[in-house]
Amino acid sequence: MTVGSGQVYVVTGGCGFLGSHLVRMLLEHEKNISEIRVFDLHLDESLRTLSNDRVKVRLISGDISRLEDVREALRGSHLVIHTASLVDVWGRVPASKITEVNVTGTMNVLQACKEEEVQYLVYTSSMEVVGPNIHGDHFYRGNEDTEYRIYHKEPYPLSKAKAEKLVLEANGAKIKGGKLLYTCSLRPTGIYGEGHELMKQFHRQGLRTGRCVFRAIPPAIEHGRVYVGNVAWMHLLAARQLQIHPSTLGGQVYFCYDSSPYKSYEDFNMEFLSACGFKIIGSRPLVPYFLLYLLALLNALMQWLLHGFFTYAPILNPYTLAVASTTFTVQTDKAEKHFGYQPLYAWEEAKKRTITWVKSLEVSRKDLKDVGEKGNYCCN
Ligand SMILES: NC(=O)C1=CN([C@@H]2O[C@H](COP(=O)(O)OP(=O)(O)OC[C@H]3O[C@@H](n4cnc5c(N)ncnc54)[C@H](O)[C@@H]3O)[C@@H](O)[C@H]2O)C=CC1
Ligand SMILES: C[C@@H](CO)CCC[C@@H](C)[C@H]1CC[C@H]2[C@@H]3[C@H](O)CC4=CC(=O)CC[C@]4(C)[C@H]3CC[C@]12C
Repeated sequence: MTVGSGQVYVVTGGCGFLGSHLVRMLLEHEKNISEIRVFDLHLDESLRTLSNDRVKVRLISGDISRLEDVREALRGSHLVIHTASLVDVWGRVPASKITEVNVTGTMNVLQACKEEEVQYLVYTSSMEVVGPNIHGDHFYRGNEDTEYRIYHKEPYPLSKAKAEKLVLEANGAKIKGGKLLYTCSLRPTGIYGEGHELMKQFHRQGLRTGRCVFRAIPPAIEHGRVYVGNVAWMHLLAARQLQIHPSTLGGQVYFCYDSSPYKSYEDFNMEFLSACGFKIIGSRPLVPYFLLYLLALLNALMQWLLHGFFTYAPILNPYTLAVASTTFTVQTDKAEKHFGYQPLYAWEEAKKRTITWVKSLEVSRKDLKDVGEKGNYCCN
């Protein structure tokens, strides 16, 4: 295999949901690279096979919270896309662990950039660094400059906000050798697409309830969603343009957006699940909000009581209920103005791809059924 003399990109968290899409996106659309280093705690060996005669995909097993691991991975590279994170709003991992990975991990990436002379860093942040806040203030078609009462209490959004602040403050810092570091931050709303773990859970849950989804959130509450392929595309463009126009992109934040429709979280999921015969029951929530809130509180209490025995972490808790029940949608063209971003995938294409993937979940479950699992599967 002959590998050219292009740039070396490091993708932290490159085996995750977004990270693996990003690696494929870079391979297909970024002509200027000769090596992609996929740095992750848990390696997905299938990515190795993506190497071709132009680009080598190198899998590096490491822990972002260990500076030495990060330094080694960054040595001799040109640019880092830092997506590695613990994504947990359910209390599956202790808050201290979330901080260690998301905040200390990001400090390590910045420190390693400085010591290993890596000039460019694109950070994957989240809409959660802004909101929704626990006061239930709606963020309706907001942009990067919209004023909003930002209030963080939960470990995940708190950690993403701290990490983003560090990343932005590091823009313009001197690195070893005297050059400057340039950083920018991308804030996806709720990402969806092939490989979305939460969608798998909703699909499994729907099978258990006879393909019925019981409406819990008022349909008027809009939740911003963005297709994983477009988030990956935006990272690629930001990485490319950060090197060409560092003074424009450096120190900036950009919401990730595309043409996915504004809908409630549940109605949006139904765009895919209905292709597998799922039905949403009720045009309004079947359970009054206060009952749902009590249930969420009960789940939180159970989690606390069972702590030490096992991890009880259901999807519904007071925080996820608050996020799902508060409108958060973005409308902006900052990324287009600053680095020419336009979605690579139109909504129809994103939907088609996601439906194909959701249907493939049915096939794999049907295989399970054929070898003895109980269930009732059909798909149109
Ligand atoms: N999933 C979503 O809806 C959204 C995600 N984001 C952000 O996008 C990024 C990617 O998220 P997803 O792909 O959904 O998550 P994911 O969990 O699929 O991917 C994260 C990756 O980071 C790796 N990782 C975790 N701890 C690590 C450690 N100590 N050292 C090295 N690698 C480690 C994991 O193994 C995983 O492969 C994250 O930064 C997340 O905060 C932002 C907005 C929405
Ligand atoms: C009340 C339930 C009835 O069906 C529905 C609960 C859905 C929630 C689990 C999700 C609603 C909104 C999601 C979050 C949102 O998309 C923003 C996020 C950004 C991130 O960076 C990480 C993931 C998440 C926090 C996402 C998590 C799941 C929801 C809370």
